[in-house]
Amino acid sequence: MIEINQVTKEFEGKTAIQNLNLTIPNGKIIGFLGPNGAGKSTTINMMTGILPIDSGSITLNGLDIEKQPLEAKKIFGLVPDRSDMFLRLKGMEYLNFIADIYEIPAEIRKERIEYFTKQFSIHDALGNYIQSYSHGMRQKIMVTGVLLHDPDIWILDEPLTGLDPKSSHSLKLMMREHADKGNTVFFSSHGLEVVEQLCDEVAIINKGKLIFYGTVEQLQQEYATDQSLENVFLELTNDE
Ligand SMILES: Nc1ncnc2c1ncn2[C@@H]1O[C@H](COP(=O)(O)OP(=O)(O)OP(=O)(O)O)[C@@H](O)[C@H]1O
Repeated sequence: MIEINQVTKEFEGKTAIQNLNLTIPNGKIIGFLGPNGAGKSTTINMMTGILPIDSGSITLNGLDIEKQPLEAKKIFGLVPDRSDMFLRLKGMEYLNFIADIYEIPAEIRKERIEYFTKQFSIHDALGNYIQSYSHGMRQKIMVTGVLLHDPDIWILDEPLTGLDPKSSHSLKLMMREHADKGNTVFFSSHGLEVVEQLCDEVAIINKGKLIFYGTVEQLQQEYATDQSLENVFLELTNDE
């Protein structure tokens, strides 16, 4: 479970996140939606300790990300929105590096690396430099690295962008399985169809404020419409 309590963030005097309160429960896939610049990445960066919080607090399974950063960082995996890191490492070197950080025993790491990289069809490329990978392959090796230590909480910033249909399908199945085991899966997306198809609940943010949290059905009921999520979203975030 992730609890965001009264969180505010400013950049150079401009409010990016305003009094955000959101509880992300266990056992569900939660989609995080909002137009460009709404504050999704800023929220995710504060949740994961990348950005300091100006006021308020965020806890992950009860651990405060600012007061207990080391303990909190052990229990989540973050797939960032950029996948161009560690380019000078070979795929296998990168995965071993991550496995070393999380002290994953040899047998388990071998099994997990094989499982994920075969699911994502990148097993044969592990001996090559990440620099030589396509965008989708980089995204897949990042996801593999993040899931390697089997974190309870998955936080994914636009995880499906650039994945081919088979890999996207595999990742969606993994997300569902992880949530069904009682864990937390939180992901940001611009893909409304994916959100509609995959998420149990959605949180919508606009200009740094939470404007909706609930199921897609509740959203449609609240706005008295049988319209697609796309139309409701456009209506909700229309600033005119
Ligand atoms: N490091 C920073 N310095 C100054 N302003 C920033 C910084 N990071 C984010 N912002 C501002 O905060 C607001 C929220 O940005 P954020 O990147 O969180 O949006 P987002 O919802 O993730 O957008 P997108 O969908 O385009 O990725 C924007 O107005 C952005 O310009």
